[in-house]
Amino acid sequence: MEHEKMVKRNRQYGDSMPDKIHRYRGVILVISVPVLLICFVLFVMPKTDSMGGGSVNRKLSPKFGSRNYAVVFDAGSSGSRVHVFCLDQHLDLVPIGSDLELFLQKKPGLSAYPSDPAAAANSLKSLLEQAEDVVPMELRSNTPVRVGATAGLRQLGGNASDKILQAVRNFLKSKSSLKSKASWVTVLDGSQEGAYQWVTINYLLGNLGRKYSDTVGVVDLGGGSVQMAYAISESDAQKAPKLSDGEDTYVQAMYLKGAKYYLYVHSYLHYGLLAARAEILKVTKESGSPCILTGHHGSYKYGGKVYPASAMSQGSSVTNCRLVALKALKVNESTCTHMKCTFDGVWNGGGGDGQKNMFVASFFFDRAAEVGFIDPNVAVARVRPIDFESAARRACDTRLDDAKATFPRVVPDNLPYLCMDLVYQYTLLVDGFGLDARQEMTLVKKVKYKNSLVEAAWPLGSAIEVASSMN
Ligand SMILES: O=c1[nH]cnc2c1ncn2[C@@H]1O[C@H](COP(=O)(O)OP(=O)(O)O)[C@@H](O)[C@H]1O
Ligand SMILES: [Ca+2]
Repeated sequence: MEHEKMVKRNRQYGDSMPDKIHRYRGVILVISVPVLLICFVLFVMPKTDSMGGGSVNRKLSPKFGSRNYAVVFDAGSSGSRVHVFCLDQHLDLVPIGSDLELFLQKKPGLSAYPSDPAAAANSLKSLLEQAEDVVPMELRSNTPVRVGATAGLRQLGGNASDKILQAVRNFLKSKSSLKSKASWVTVLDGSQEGAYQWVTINYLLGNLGRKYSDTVGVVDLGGGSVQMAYAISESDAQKAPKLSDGEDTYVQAMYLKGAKYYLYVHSYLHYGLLAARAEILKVTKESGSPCILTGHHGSYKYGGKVYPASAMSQGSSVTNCRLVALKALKVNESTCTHMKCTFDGVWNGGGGDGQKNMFVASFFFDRAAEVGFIDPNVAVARVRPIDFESAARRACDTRLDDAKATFPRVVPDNLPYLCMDLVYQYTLLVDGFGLDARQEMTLVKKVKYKNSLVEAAWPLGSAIEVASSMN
């Protein structure tokens, strides 16, 4: 017995290594699994990070709620503006402070410095500084700053325009903490400008992703040019006239929020409100204009040229001013080689459901608010083209001396042209774009989005298009 015990004890304490491993294989397994797992975590994860940490984080970041800021300068013909937006990965606007965008403006625009490119660029300084201030410091070097110049630089053209753009590029490179690229400072072509305006408004209304007949059309009356854009069916898009070299194409295909749209867009250079004054004054030359308020004798400066701008002895008249505006628009004079034209020989896009609701912006809103047929404090107002005609009648029947008291919101420099501006606006809508004089439309300054008001202007559409093409 004693011997047997001894043998057992010996076996217990005196086994060989393979025997021990065999006997404790369960314990070894239980301990080694977590140890191996810890080693894997410590060893493999840091390796992935150090090999491509930056790009991995960037690729993953949208899933964790990434936010991208975008700074867009609208270098308009009558002023420069800056918009700062912050978009999340779903292309939703994220608040910046208490608003959904930072929007600032100043006058004059870049084209007011045709022979001093450096001064033109420097005129953006205060806007740039305030835009940078709202972008978090750590995101600035990755936040793109874009500059889109519109009709002012388009009209200036060639060398002068190129020099201003180059000065703006140098200015951003040396003065900005944001990410800039030469190709991001451009003169927008009119079709882009019109398409972006359409994207802005339909985005803010929540229409993107829906069928084209649920979208609204837009008209944007700037100082130098006017754009119209609306969505058309694929079959109408195929009927678009083929253009000769150098002309902007009428139809653009755009993919937005999972939907494909065919946008009819046209921009009319020289037919913005301030440019059109020059076109209207050119019709009557020295003989006096039926569009100038009775009692005014002066001249009108636009685009570096001076035009005689005096009332006729019999004073201003809606009827006679309309005839001159029709001539300036070349409604019936130019040959229409397409199925149906708006004015100046331009195809009208064929109309259709994308044009049933029109959102009409910029100077249409401003003049309506100034003469008082819409409340200047609202963001949108429903009106009809004939409202512009009625306002024109009142303005054309007012002598310059009485105009200040009758239209207290109109700035003095614009008073002599009030009859002309309102007649032009009515004529453009009805005879130019072919809208029914009694058709309701929406004048728009801002659109409500998530309980905030956002500017109804092309820069947001351009930021959305850039962001959606990166997704
Ligand atoms: O961001 C904006 N929100 C609302 N209106 C704007 C905005 N930017 C420009 N506008 C309007 O556009 C008109 C000026 O046109 P602009 O100077 O842009 O000429 P352009 O488009 O022909 O270059 C003004 O009536 C101004 O109130
Ligand atoms: Ca504009």
